[in-house]
Amino acid sequence: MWNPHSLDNRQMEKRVVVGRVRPTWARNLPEAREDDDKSEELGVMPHSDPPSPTETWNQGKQDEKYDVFGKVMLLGDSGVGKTCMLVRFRDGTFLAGNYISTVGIDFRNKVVTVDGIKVKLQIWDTAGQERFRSVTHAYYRDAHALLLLYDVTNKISFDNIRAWLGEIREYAQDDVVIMLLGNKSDSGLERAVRREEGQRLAREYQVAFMETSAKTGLNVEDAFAHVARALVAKANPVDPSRLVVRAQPSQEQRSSCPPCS
Ligand SMILES: Nc1nc2c(ncn2[C@@H]2O[C@H](COP(=O)(O)OP(=O)(O)OP(=O)(O)O)[C@@H](O)[C@H]2O)c(=O)[nH]1
Repeated sequence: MWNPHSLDNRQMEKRVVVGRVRPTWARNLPEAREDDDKSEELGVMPHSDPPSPTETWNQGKQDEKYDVFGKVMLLGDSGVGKTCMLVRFRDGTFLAGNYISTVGIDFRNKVVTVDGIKVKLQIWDTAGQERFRSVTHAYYRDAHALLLLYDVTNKISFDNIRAWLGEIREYAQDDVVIMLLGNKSDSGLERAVRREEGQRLAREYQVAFMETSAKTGLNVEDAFAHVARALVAKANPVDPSRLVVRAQPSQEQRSSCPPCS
């Protein structure tokens, strides 16, 4: 359980940032958006009533106009660009500078249409810092999809992906959709992880892979569209070949790789 009294002063400062009406990642954005669903606009730890997949999965509510619902979590080391990825996807903007580490967990909704099907993505932005790991673990269980990010300019964040996949295997559902994203692909000379290394790791774990840039927007829409498609396929498993496989590396299946960009 989240206990604000256990936070040190530095955490408390950041807690205040998150605990205001707006989440950290919305700090540079206009105050209100007409298309926001107020009841689901902000989830700050503790979120006493996270939506249950059994209540919402595959049930399009008429007033919200969607066919499939999916809870998507952004995971990865601190600073890889999870918040910026969400802001880029949700609002089409980039939060340059003023890096403030996320505290706890926030979510934001966006409905995307793939192949004529409306998919409501409830996207959870988690804190990458180690000290918040136990908080985010509690949210893995209900996630339908996980976007696992590393920073192509930060080799350590890439090396830590195996540990993240281990946590996913331990805490998430077996059939969770997983996608690996090498973010900050705009960084050019600062690059420390080659695209081929990302592809190889994704192939080993049989997960989809893309390089993205929250700064330029490269592949951001595509990554979420891929996840939405996988969720639709999961909700209507007529064609087993479209199902996304688990995070374990599989000897027999190493020859094939889901979409890599
Ligand atoms: N060049 C470049 N910088 C980026 C990109 N995405 C994020 N950044 C920068 O990286 C820093 C960290 O971004 P965040 O989105 O806050 O990282 P985070 O993963 O949410 O970090 P935590 O909240 O600590 O887990 C910020 O200074 C961003 O401006 C990108 O695609 N390209």
